[in-house]
Amino acid sequence: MASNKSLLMLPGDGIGPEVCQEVRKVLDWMDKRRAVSFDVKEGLVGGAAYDAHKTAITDETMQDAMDADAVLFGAVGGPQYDNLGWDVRPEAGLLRLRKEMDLFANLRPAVTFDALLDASTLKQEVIQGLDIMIIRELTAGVYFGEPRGMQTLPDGTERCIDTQSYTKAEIERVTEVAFDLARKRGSKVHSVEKANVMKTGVFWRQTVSELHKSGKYDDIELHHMYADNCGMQLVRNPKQFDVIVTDNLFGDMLSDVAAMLTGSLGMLPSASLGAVDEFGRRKALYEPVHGSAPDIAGQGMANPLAMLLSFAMTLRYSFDLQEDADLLEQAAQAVLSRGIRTGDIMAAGAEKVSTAQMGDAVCEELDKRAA
Ligand SMILES: NC(=O)c1ccc[n+]([C@@H]2O[C@H](COP(=O)([O-])OP(=O)(O)OC[C@H]3O[C@@H](n4cnc5c(N)ncnc54)[C@H](O)[C@@H]3O)[C@@H](O)[C@H]2O)c1
Ligand SMILES: CC(C)[C@H](C(=O)O)[C@@H](O)C(=O)O
Ligand SMILES: [Mg+2]
Repeated sequence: MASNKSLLMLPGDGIGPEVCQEVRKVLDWMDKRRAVSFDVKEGLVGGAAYDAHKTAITDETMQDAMDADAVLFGAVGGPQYDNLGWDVRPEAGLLRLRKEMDLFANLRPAVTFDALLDASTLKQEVIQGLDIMIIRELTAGVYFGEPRGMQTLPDGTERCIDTQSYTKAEIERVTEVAFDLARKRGSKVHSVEKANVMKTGVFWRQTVSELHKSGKYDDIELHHMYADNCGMQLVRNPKQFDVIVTDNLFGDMLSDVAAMLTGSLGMLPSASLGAVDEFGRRKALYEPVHGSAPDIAGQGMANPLAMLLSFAMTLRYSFDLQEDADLLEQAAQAVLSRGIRTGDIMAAGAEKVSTAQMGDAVCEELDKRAA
């Protein structure tokens, strides 16, 4: 059936293709049971693209990503690619997608499901009912700042530079996303930087404060916090947070910390969003927070829930299919409540399943809900 909803699926490397396979099952289910169909195109990215084309993403695939309503991304990378040239290593494909699609707002929700309270390394009372949203700036900062790279000083000393760089507009636009999103949640934002040691931190804090005082966000409670303290507070008392907005590098690290509040990195989805255009559309890429997990790849051990929950975010943010997104999230929760677990979230008395069995169990729960 023809559809005006286009998806580009980029499974990538390692466990990327394994977890994307489980999304295909949900796509089939939606087509059959909900009469919602997508035009799905597939492409290569990361090491898979390098093996075929000697580049981490081809210009054609890049164009497909620009044209799609949403991109579903698995994961990239692996030890066999670690010594490749900088511009062709797998991670370069992901960074190119983020930069050229201008996906500046990366939403990384960390929600602790009751069924997984025993999977976290933290005490139950610390994490029960946790629902926080980390918004990571994704297209600037030290990931993209110039100059960067090796230099040789006049006395022959070698040094290497990365540059942290932010314009005011780059800080403002991601902060606006954070304030707007907070308004639909708990109306509280923690802005995180290191204004005590970094000039960009001072600028970040000042810009966020100015925007907050502009009169548009009087209903939002704003707090400033240093990034090192934030890492500690996330483990000490994560429920003090509602929305955290932070730069590219701090957001990368803090979201991996937040993953363990939910039980596993295999549980954390994400949405990377661009600006809303004149037609109300925005470019978007959805991916689990985890990587290609070379240590478990090819063994059917990966937890596909981060990928499936990323697909739920796709339904919610790119296609306004709120009911379907709810169904998928509820199905994932129900499977966990039945004690079905992949190895990363295994607990005593639970049933250990493979990646494919977890995907099947989610589809079974979807069936029950749609009946
Ligand atoms: N978005 C991405 O594509 C992305 C993100 C992070 C890392 N990477 C790349 O992935 C490769 C491996 O990096 P890493 O080991 O630091 O991080 P990783 O996220 O791949 O793995 C970290 C640990 O978490 C486990 N894990 C991750 N996802 C899981 C899942 N779904 N189910 C069960 N266990 C899971 C892994 O087995 C591993 O022990 C590197 O090449 C890195 O650059 C890619
Ligand atoms: C693979 C890598 C480029 C990426 C990042 O550092 O942004 C990853 O760690 C992530 O969290 O998405
Ligand atoms: Mg990361």
